Amino acid sequence: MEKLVSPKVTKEIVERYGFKFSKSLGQNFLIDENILYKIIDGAEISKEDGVIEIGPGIGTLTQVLAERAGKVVAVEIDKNLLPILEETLREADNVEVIHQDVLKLDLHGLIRDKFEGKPVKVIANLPYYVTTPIIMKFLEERIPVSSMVVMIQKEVADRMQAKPGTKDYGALSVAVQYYCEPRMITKVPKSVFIPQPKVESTVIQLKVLENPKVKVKDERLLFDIVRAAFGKRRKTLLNALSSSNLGLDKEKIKEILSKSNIQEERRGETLTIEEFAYLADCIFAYRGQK
Ligand SMILES: C[S@@+](CC[C@H](N)C(=O)[O-])C[C@H]1O[C@@H](n2cnc3c(N)ncnc32)[C@H](O)[C@@H]1O
Repeated sequence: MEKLVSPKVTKEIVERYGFKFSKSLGQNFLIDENILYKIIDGAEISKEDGVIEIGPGIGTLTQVLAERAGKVVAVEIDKNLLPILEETLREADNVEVIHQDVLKLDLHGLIRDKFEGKPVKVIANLPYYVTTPIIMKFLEERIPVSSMVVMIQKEVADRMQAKPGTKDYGALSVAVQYYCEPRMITKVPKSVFIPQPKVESTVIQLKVLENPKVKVKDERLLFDIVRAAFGKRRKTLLNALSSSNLGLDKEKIKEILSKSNIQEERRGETLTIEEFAYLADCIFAYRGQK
């Protein structure tokens, strides 16, 4: 089978099948071989690995993943792409296409049934309208994958990697860095897609940590605090936390911040994950005493 990753071959297939790109499904197909190999090489896959690909499109990445990985399960929501995938992946007998919305899939069950204990990695040129929900589903549901190499909107990648005290640092940075170590693989211009998206992209690797970066007594409380701290970015931590729904008045927050060695006039965007975790455990301990 001819390599799909070129403007000529992609256009030929799309036209032959009368396929219409759906904006609402985030369909921007990759047509640049250089970027394709940056994604594949960045994912460091071997024949020992299983791969979950989200949104194979016409099978551009899938074709090459099939050559490198032991097994590939590709999850595609658009039924109009199924006949195309049947043709383009005809020779790849280690690929299974599942017609589903990845957000509705039982991923624990899928890994158990399809990969027989193989290490599993996620690789995708993600549909931008659901990038964060898809990534957070894998992380929050603790889906046993060792890494995710994903092409996403540049701004979202910047936020995922941002460090405290920078403008991009926010609740998403804390959530992603709680579960993973992010690494930028490459920047991607708009010109490598058909049709061209409105935004620039980045390929990022999220190496999933064996244990979350910090240990906390109550994970939900940690993220309630993070959301409260960033929900009111302009406010000091004291004001942001005492006007949130944590159920603690200003005096109590003052006392807890002082105990945590965090100055009350700091803003949420300056706190490290370790500081958020310490604060969460102080609030947890206080609630326990009540
Ligand atoms: C950016 S395109 C990438 C296509 C192909 N992998 C490529 O690189 O050319 C995103 C793909 O994800 C599919 N998709 C969109 N939402 C999805 C969802 N919720 N579950 C599974 N696939 C989805 C789209 O139909 C499309 O094929």
